[in-house]
Amino acid sequence: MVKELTNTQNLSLYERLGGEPGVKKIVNDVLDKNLSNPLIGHHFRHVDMNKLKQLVFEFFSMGTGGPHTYTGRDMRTAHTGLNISENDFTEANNDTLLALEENGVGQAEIDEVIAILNSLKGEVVRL
Ligand code: HEM
Repeated sequence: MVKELTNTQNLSLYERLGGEPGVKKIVNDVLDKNLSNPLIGHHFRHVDMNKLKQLVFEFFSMGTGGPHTYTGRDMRTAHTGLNISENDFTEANNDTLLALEENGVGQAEIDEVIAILNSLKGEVVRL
């Protein structure tokens, strides 16, 4: 059967977010916002942001159907001892929401990304 070029139903979330350039741009924007966010920026002050951007990109590529392998630590290990509160988590999600909107991502994809983030909350908050 011939596939319609305009049919986006079978595309992975990774592809619908714009593939490598799209996801990279979104991840970089989110982390820039996190760093300059007065409520949560302190968490990132001593972090190598270029390395973190690369790891978060790999993580998201792997989790959304992209071709990359995540080379970082598991979520629980990476966030243990960072003292991330529920409010910090909400604030980070707000930065993500804003970055997605600014990059023209559609509502369906926004909902999927936020659902993925929320599913990981227990491995990030109050550890
Ligand atoms: C579901 C939401 C989140 C995801 C998917 C996520 C993802 C990641 C990933 C992939 C890493 C790299 C792990 C590594 O260094 O091996 C990381 C590290 C880090 N995350 Fe998150 N993160 C989330 C939420 C948060 C929140 C809410 C904060 C703070 C407000 C935060 C702060 C950090 C910091 C500071 C590091 C660097 C730790 C270090 O270098 O030792 N993360 N995160």
